[in-house]
Amino acid sequence: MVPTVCWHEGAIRLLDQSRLPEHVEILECRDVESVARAIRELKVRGAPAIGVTAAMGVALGAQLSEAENYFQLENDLSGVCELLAATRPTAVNLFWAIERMKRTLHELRSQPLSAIKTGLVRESQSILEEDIALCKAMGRHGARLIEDGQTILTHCNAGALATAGYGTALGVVRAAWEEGKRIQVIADETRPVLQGARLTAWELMQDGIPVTLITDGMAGIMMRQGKVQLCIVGADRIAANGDVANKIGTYSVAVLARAHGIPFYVAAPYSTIDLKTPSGNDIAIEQRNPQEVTTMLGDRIIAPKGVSVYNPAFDVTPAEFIAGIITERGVFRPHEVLRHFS
Ligand SMILES: CSC[C@H]1O[C@H](OP(=O)(O)O)[C@H](O)[C@@H]1O
Repeated sequence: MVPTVCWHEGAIRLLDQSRLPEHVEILECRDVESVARAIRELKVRGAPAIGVTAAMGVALGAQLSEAENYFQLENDLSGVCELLAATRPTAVNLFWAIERMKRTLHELRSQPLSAIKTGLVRESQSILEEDIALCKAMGRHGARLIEDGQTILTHCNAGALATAGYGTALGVVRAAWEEGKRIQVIADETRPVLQGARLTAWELMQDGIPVTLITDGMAGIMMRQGKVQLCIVGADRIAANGDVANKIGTYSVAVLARAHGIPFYVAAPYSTIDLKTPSGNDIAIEQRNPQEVTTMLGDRIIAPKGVSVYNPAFDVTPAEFIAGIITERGVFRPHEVLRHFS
């Protein structure tokens, strides 16, 4: 599979997810403004993938800096970090990655500028490689929850496209599949940006994993008809009390799962756990352009005037609706997160 994001000869290469599944196109970013725009416009999306991309954005900013000393470079990168941090507010991985790059810059402060620049590229690559390893560890732990022959419902895309590779929720699916379990996936299309229809279905088909696409409104009847044995989704930010922010519609899936006695799991690495945010009530929810709702593939689908539109990109699922959080360290009850990740 084409990498979600990679560093290539002094530039950042992104698989342009806004063009999938019809077009597999690589977007090459040679300046930080184009990196920020790619994140804002969901050409790269998914909490861990955003974090890796932002880390590479900081490294790119350093490469392009004409600073003549550390303090000038630090000042240049302060502006770069602000630009990247302003792209999307909800996925904590973005801010986690930026802070990690700032720490690396500080740790290298006594080195020559060339060594600092090289060190920042290396750290961004380490974040990418670590993310893949985290996803595979999550996969191993989560696969134990899945029995042969089961069907898993997922929402949005928490796959290789949302990470540096392998995926969080879809990483668990992949691991179960690789263990020989004959599983199937039901993918919610995930209005309005259709990450499920455009990305999850495409990703799973690449791996030959059986996938059935449904509209978001069909999740309930699939559960009522006994066609779903468990739900696994990703996360953009997990608060200290175990509340989870994830793609809009996730809360509805969690409530439906509870109503039908179906276990609802969240898969996420430590970089998505935000112990500084006490609860889901404290998570900033990104409000996106209403045109995502009022148009479909560029064509307007509602009356031209007078209709109000609400387009939050995420919602919060309270910890009480979550059977377990699948992490690289194991599967924990949501309220245990604080103890295991302090
Ligand atoms: C592996 S976390 C992916 C997470 O991010 C998605 O949101 P977006 O596509 O807007 O970046 C969605 O919430 C996924 O669960």
